[in-house]
Amino acid sequence: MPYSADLDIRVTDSCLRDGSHAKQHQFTVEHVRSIVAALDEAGVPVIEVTHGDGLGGSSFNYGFSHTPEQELIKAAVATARRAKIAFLMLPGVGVKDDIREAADNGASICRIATHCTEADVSIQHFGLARELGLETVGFLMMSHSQPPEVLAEQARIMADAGCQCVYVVDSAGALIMEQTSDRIAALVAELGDDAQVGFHGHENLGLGVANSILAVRAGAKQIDGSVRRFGAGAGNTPLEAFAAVTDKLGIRTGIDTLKIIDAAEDVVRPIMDGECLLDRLTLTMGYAGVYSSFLKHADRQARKYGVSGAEILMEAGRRKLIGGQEDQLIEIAVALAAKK
Ligand SMILES: CC[C@H](O)CC(=O)C(=O)O
Ligand SMILES: [Mn+2]
Repeated sequence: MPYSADLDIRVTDSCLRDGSHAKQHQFTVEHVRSIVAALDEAGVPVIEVTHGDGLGGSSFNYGFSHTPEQELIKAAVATARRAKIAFLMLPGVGVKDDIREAADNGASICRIATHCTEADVSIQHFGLARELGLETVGFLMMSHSQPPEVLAEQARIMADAGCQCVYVVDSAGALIMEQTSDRIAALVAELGDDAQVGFHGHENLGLGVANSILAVRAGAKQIDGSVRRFGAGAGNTPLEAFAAVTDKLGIRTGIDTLKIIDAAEDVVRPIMDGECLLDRLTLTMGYAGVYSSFLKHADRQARKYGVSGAEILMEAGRRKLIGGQEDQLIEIAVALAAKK
């Protein structure tokens, strides 16, 4: 469902959700108001706002939020003049009542994320979201870890459950060029007119913009990014760069490139604790295929046990850890410390 018939693709900015990982979930109502106002003014059609790990993510395991996410969603809805407000939920981290509350608070797009082989856990949540009149998006997380045909089967499960756009989610920033377009093409072929296909990139190998363009060329109609790359790991596809590149390629997004460049520098950067960098740890995540949201957890354990963060991540990649297994990073760090 692109924003309007004049546009080729619809863009969602995730900095107030994926950036929550980088901000260690410390967003305030003021941060939300200023970022939403700036993105809305720049013509970003969808803005995602939630704890980094989705509804219900504020917890000992994932990190407690500064401000309850439903308050942040309310502030976003009250601020946006044109943009729709989306939220993310992972079945089991959040529950159905969280979806109801977000809908009552005015959010209009429900994005449900599962590991890319576990789409069946989302069925009842898509059903509820559609009953509530929400637009629906499905996230197949860690999509680098499965071949196109497996992802297509999982996408079919989501679409049959009521999902209107299934995303290939490169949670580890590990997909390289044709690995992205092959996956998108497989979903497009499987879903046909039943649902759109989207792409959510991370910058851990520096390929967010390139992969997103290849995704569009393979038929993706929805693309995620985050202004100033404000997201987990090395961050998401930088939306201001994506806007500039799409402009030059004649792909219509409805975003005003100069305004979003200003928003990145003047509004979003001052709210970030630091830039989302392509450095030793984040590059290792892309190289080893590790979930971007593990960055802060791995770094914390490396410091605590005096071991190498990169070695923790390489072992996490070998074990093929998925979201929810953050506690294994502690075990890996303890084992590395014992070896020293
Ligand atoms: C914990 C949810 C996760 O951050 C979703 C996402 O953005 C991804 O998998 O990349
Ligand atoms: Mn992400």
